[in-house]
Amino acid sequence: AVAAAKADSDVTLLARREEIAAECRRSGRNEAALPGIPLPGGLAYSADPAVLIDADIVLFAMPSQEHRAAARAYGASIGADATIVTCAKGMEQATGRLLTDVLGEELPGHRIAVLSGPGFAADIARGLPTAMVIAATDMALAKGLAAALSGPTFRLYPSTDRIGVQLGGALKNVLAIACGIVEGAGLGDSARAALISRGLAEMSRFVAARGGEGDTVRGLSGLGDLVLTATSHQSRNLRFGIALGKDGRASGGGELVEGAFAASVAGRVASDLGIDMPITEAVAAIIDGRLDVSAALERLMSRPITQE
Ligand SMILES: NC(=O)C1=CN([C@@H]2O[C@H](COP(=O)(O)OP(=O)(O)OC[C@H]3O[C@@H](n4cnc5c(N)ncnc54)[C@H](OP(=O)(O)O)[C@@H]3O)[C@@H](O)[C@H]2O)C=CC1
Ligand SMILES: O=C(CO)COP(=O)(O)O
Repeated sequence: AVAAAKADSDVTLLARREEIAAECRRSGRNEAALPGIPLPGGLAYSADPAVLIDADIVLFAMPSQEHRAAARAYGASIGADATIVTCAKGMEQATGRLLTDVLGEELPGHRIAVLSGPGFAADIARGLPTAMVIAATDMALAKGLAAALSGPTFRLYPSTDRIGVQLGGALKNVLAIACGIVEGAGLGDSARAALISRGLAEMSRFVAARGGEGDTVRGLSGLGDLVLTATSHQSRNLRFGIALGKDGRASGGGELVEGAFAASVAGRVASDLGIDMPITEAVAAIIDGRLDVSAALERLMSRPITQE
């Protein structure tokens, strides 16, 4: 919302609780979500879904597992011509479905796009330079959304690979947990580099098997976001992995850890599709308590040597 407001769009931030909308309106800040960051003057705030009726673009910026419920709750208020954009990074855990498919099922007739790539909310809201991707099946739509939402410090690259872009966002979280485990367990920077590059190979196989373009993972929404999340302590997924690597217990401290959901879904779907995803499977097994870190490491290191 901050980026779009700076792009000169007419933007309303819809909270689900009136006290949040009221705090933003009164103080120009949302201390719980973005402490110390002033929000742009042009932003409007509401907790009334009726405001959705006038929106040309509706951005879904909530956890992946909430998308279906939110689409059901807000669907009737959204205007018939609105384009829906998911900003979340994950898959639906119960079904393994992509979020664009979940939204397509719940909001039939709407055009559905995805915004993903390397960008922490706080960096974007502070106006630090950020580049991300906006993907729609129709390039003209992706370009239109990029033009509407890009601003002086927020740059969107249009793409037509909705599958590759959203799977990059979902799977990089799993790999960030893996890099956190490596950091927490003191396994070294070389191991992190190996995980990033072998993880990218896993991502590419999964994207291609789900009908996306394997090359998309080399861009902002794959490698770009993976490098960011696997190396920055701002990342909740990385911090979750570090705690797991240190004391072997899964605890997100109440924070959203999308990769914990994605690991189990991706592991399950990969096995259904017959794809080899050893790192993702190891992360899922460590989170579930089926494997400890040293056993996972031994399993990964003793795999048959194959060509890169
Ligand atoms: N934070 C970041 O830096 C980035 C996050 N993302 C992605 O964005 C998604 C959301 O993450 P983030 O905002 O950080 O998560 P948070 O947990 O910080 O915030 C979740 C927000 O979603 C709202 N919400 C939860 N459930 C519903 C629902 N059913 N209907 C309406 N609103 C709901 C919450 O409202 P309430 O306050 O009322 O509980 C809250 O405002 C994730 O998929 C994440 O991977 C992507 C890029 C960067
Ligand atoms: O996706 C993100 C940055 O691009 C945010 O990562 P975390 O959810 O790990 O904090």
